[in-house]
Amino acid sequence: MSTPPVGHSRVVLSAGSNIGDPMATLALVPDGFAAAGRDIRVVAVSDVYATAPWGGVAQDDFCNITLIVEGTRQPHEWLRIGADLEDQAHRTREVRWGPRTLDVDVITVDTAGGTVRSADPTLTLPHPRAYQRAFVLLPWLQIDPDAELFTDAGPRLVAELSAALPADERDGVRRIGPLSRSALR
Ligand SMILES: Nc1ncnc2c1ncn2[C@@H]1O[C@H](COP(=O)(O)OP(=O)(O)OP(=O)(O)O)[C@@H](O)[C@H]1O
Ligand SMILES: Nc1nc2c(c(=O)[nH]1)N=C(CO)CN2
Repeated sequence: MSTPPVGHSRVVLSAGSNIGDPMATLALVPDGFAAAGRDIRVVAVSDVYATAPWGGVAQDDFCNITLIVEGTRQPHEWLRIGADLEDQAHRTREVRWGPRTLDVDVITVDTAGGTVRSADPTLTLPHPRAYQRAFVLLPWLQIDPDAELFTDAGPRLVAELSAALPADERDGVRRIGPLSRSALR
């Protein structure tokens, strides 16, 4: 993908839900980002994937999407928009990696100056566990087959990262179909 103009950033987001009505809740995410400012454009939204729970907590399967959004925002502003959507979905924080009405993670942010890297625990970039998560990588590949993720070992193709995951993790990510509305404008 091309580099965004100065002042703009392109963000890859992952959203997941496994409580309530996950399909309806996930539909709030591209709409919520698109509505958060006139500078914001939802560039691509993956299909919805049914995904086996990652992280070792026994719970229902999740539904996940990955989306790409652009706008004139700082990284912490992307996190804030996602957190506001989690609040709207009445998200509570109980068990780590446990069930969620909605979880919005900031996977990576690109600016004209390159990929943002941050060790701040409030917003660690790129997301430190994204490379391990088929539920992030496979939907991302659907909307950007050439995607790269900056890892501790440097930039890596998402296609290669997903191929390196155990087959059962990839097999646990099954494409269901599109969200029931279009956020692309
Ligand atoms: N890249 C990031 N995306 C989203 N949240 C982040 C990120 N980096 C740090 N955080 C922080 O992590 C905190 C906990 O987030 P959350 O409850 O969604 O974690 P989790 O989904 O249980 O686990 P994980 O971080 O492994 O996805 C948030 O309050 C946020 O400040
Ligand atoms: N498949 C899948 N597993 C998860 C997810 C998620 O979105 N999808 N979110 C979690 C919350 O931290 C924990 N585990």
